[in-house]
Amino acid sequence: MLLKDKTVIVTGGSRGIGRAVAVACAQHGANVVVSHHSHADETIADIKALGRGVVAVKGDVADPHTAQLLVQAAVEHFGGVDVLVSNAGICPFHGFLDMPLETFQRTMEVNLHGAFYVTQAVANRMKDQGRGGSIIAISSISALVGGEYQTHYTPTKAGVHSLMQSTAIALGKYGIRCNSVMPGTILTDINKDDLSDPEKVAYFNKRIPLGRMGQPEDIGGAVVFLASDMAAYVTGASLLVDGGLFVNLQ
Ligand SMILES: NC(=O)C1=CN([C@@H]2O[C@H](COP(=O)(O)OP(=O)(O)OC[C@H]3O[C@@H](n4cnc5c(N)ncnc54)[C@H](O)[C@@H]3O)[C@@H](O)[C@H]2O)C=CC1
Ligand SMILES: C[C@H](O)[C@@H]1OC(=O)[C@H](O)[C@@H]1O
Repeated sequence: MLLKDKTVIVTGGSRGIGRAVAVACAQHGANVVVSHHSHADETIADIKALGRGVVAVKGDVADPHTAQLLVQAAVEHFGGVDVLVSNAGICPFHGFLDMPLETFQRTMEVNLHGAFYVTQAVANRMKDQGRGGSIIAISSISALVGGEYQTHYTPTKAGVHSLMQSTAIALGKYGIRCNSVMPGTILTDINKDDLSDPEKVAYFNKRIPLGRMGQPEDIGGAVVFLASDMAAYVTGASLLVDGGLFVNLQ
């Protein structure tokens, strides 16, 4: 049990990577607070089945108040917070030259501004608690490379990675570690439409040395490691979890 009796906040925990990360933390003994945009019934059931505590908070991470609600729920139900996984994010694929302003702005507000708000709120609580903590941003391989239809998205993934680098410096004095996880292409709702193209699926499967695209569960272990005391001297770092996709030029 790497996270016994720790309290973990996971934003965007209703499905996909966030749900898998929340369950992985619970499997390692944590109680979990998940934010969701509509419902988190499956995640709640998964974690209750493990005998751990779970609370779901509805809210838009682009609204700074949501971060306060998440901290408040962690304090009220579990006495505080030990780990934050800033996971919530969107990727509405769109061309660059005709990108609607609202598409650009919303992607920035959810993915980058939302990560900032929740990181700041949780870090302040961790500082007041005086027992350190671990903050993990779900960045992406897309922090390191581009995408023709992701000109609004990839800067947000690079941004959350950079946010972890700077907060690692700002928060080290309080024993708070900040790191990013960089998933490759993981099969979730975020890319369900995009990956309905057989040619794109064939491209990824050929380019990925491990021969398959990722599953949400493939991300849980990396997050649990960075959340746990096994990573006690790891801060300002990033961990690619991509099946070898990034390094495979030829
Ligand atoms: N699926 C992939 O291939 C990759 C995903 N990522 C990142 O992983 C994170 C999770 O994405 P997936 O699980 O793949 O997508 P998903 O679409 O399955 O899940 C996204 C989650 O975020 C929540 N969410 C969306 N907008 C929100 C908002 N405004 N406020 C609160 N919650 C909100 C959704 O309700 C959902 O729970 C994102 O940050 C994404 O950028 C990074 C690399 C690869
Ligand atoms: C949405 C994309 O398919 C997914 O998200 C990312 O961050 C990478 O670009 C993945 O391909």
